[in-house]
Amino acid sequence: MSNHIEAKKGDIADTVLLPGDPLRAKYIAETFLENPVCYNKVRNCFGYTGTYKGKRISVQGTGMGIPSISIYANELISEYGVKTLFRVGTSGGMSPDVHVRDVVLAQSASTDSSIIQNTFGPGMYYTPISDFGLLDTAYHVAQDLKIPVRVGNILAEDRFYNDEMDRQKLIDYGVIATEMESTALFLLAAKYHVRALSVLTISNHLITGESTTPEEREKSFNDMIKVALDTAVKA
Ligand SMILES: O=P(O)(O)O[C@H]1O[C@H](CO)[C@@H](O)[C@H]1O
Ligand SMILES: O=c1cc[nH]c(=O)[nH]1
Repeated sequence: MSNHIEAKKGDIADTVLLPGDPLRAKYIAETFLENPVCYNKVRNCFGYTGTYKGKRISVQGTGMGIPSISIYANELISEYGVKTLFRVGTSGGMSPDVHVRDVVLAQSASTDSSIIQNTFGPGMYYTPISDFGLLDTAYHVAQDLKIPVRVGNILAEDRFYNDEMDRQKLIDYGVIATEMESTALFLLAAKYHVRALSVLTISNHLITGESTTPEEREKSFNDMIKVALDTAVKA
């Protein structure tokens, strides 16, 4: 048991999918995993372990934002020995080239969060990046599944509602989409020498106003889940 996860050692697989929404964790486990067993209900942040194509895989809700995912990533890696972490999250489109339901593989995660300066001190703008092996495998898995994907720099921002950000400048510099966790996931993966990738689905578009419903965000973004699971099996 850790501070926020009531699982026993060994209950959690060494590969974990991490949706922000705990109900998406339940949906993934019940829809895609064989023999899923719930190992965590603390704070209703559900965690399950089962098998997918014969591989033992867990899925753990992380809650929203960098502080929350940092708690789960730290405990999963340090206390449960997790080695490979896939965030499977929703994301707001920024580039005009992405649209609702598109799948994005995050190559890197820019941020306005203080987590970088809190880690490295003032003046150091460290760039958290995903694991190249996972990224490469996921890209080819998606091609095999005929699921179009965009690969690029995303933003992990501290605020969902943020009028002050100069989004156009970020778009001009190639940022594709925004969410709220990947910077911390990639930073912690680097710190602990484990592998991480974020596989995202565009749930809404910040420029065009396209959107989806909360139920669609919980239960219908299957392409990113298949890409993450098949990558987990191969990587
Ligand atoms: O759908 P999830 O995985 O929660 O991810 C996105 O959705 C939440 C905001 O609605 C934030 O957590 C953001 O990163
Ligand atoms: O953080 C997020 C996630 C989905 N959509 C957004 O606009 N922002």
